[in-house]
Amino acid sequence: MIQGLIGRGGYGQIYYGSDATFPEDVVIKIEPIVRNGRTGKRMLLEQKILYRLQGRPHVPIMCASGHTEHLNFIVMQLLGPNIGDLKKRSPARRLGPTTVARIMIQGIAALRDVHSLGYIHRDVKPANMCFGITQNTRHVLKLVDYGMVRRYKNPDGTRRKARHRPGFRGTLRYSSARVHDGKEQVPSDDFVSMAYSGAELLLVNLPWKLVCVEDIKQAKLDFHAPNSPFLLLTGPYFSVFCGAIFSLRSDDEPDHSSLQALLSEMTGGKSLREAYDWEENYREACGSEDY
Ligand SMILES: Nc1ncnc2c1ncn2[C@@H]1O[C@H](COP(=O)(O)OP(=O)(O)OP(=O)(O)O)[C@@H](O)[C@H]1O
Repeated sequence: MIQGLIGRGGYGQIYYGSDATFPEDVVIKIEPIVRNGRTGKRMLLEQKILYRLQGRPHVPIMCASGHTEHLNFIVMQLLGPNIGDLKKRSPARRLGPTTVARIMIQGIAALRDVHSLGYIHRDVKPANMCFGITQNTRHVLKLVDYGMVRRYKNPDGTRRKARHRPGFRGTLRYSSARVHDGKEQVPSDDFVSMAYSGAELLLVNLPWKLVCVEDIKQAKLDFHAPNSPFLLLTGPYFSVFCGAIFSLRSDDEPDHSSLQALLSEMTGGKSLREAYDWEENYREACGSEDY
């Protein structure tokens, strides 16, 4: 039963409601089969990938998927507001370092869920990360929106051959410099988008927020420099974490655990299951300057 609209994405709509066969509230994501005279393939891809990823802790549970005469649809568990919205609700317009560290640690685990199956996400950003809403899931980060995923490995585990001119996929603000250069995306590009997402949560805005499109790539490269003032503002632990990500090469298979370990001090000893900033009136985001 559909109860209301959550939002309209670029490709379709998301409603919330209930499903007689699933114990939690659900969302129904729909996409017209034919849009502007073209057959939409995004949701078919998302259905397929979500099906394959079921059972992974950082992937939303999908209860049903299919199509009607005019629509493709996915029914999945209802999650909380996305991290971008939780940041906007903060009076300081940012999140505190122990919260960001724990979001990143879980975000890297979510990337491991996707990468270990041979896929890359290609649209990692705060708006595509949500916590659950039940007692068991409210401190578990879920990565959403699998409509831009691509297989980067062959079934035998070798890398797929890079295409000469792949079309742009993703969200420019969070795309790596390689993606600006029109290169085929690889796992390290998902990590760069994750690092930019974390920096935005800490800094209020990314340094290239108001920069014209032609200059964004250079602003990103400036941010990568070890002595970049913006990078240093993210604090000693996060800047080391970013440094490790920015030095990844395109043929690297990044080690998710060692990247997570770089953030363990930044959690301030808080476990992943302890309260996050929005559960404590954004006390940390508003109070602390140094991390
Ligand atoms: N399972 C869910 N529960 C609650 N909210 C969700 C869920 N899935 C997605 N959302 C919300 O809906 C928004 C859009 O979702 P999603 O990115 O999957 O749709 P989309 O049509 O691909 O959007 P876009 O084109 O903007 O990327 C997310 O930012 C998130 O806030």
